[in-house]
Amino acid sequence: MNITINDKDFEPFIEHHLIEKRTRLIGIQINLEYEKRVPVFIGVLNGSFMFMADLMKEVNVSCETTFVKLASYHGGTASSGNITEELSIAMNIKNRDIIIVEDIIDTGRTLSFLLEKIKALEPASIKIATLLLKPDALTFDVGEIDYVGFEIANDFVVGYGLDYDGLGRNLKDIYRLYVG
Ligand SMILES: O=P(O)(O)OC[C@H]1O[C@H](OP(=O)(O)OP(=O)(O)O)[C@H](O)[C@@H]1O
Ligand SMILES: Nc1nc2[nH]cnc2c(=O)[nH]1
Repeated sequence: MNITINDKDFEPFIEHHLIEKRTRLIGIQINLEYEKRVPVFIGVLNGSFMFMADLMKEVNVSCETTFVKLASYHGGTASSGNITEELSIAMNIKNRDIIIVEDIIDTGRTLSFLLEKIKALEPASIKIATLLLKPDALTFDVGEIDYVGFEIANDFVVGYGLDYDGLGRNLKDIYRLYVG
């Protein structure tokens, strides 16, 4: 069933059970690859909070978690172009194995900004986990994206952490903009 958020309609796109299934598989992959390490998961607020929470429940290697808050999209469905760091990484990550957790990689602007910041802190390694990836929208160089939930077309999506005008983050499923 379609939903309305403020002035826009959205149609069902990715159901929660499919998100769960993909998240479980990414967790299994991480468990295998980090068996003998203690990675630090860095969730990118706000959007990643749901994926981060569900992914962490699938990870059974010893690990730490922290968050960073960046913002590039304000009040709408288009990028403002500017990135601000509203909350910086509150731990020493030198020589640590980092896994960045994103809800979505669209143009890659946010991630390329964050990668520069994190590299400067001299971690041992950096990998990237994102629930959604828009390959056709990617214009910034972000290197390899190691764990991808779903590759999607260049449509605006909401739900499961992702917002439209601050709303819709609490939706269990993911919806996409309905164009009629
Ligand atoms: O690849 P990009 O084009 O940079 O887009 C992806 C970013 O946009 C969203 O964050 P946003 O800045 O909207 O903040 P939010 O997580 O608080 O919603 C999303 O959570 C990613 O971090
Ligand atoms: N909510 C939302 N935020 C985004 N940030 C970058 N792309 C998107 C998108 O499709 N939806």
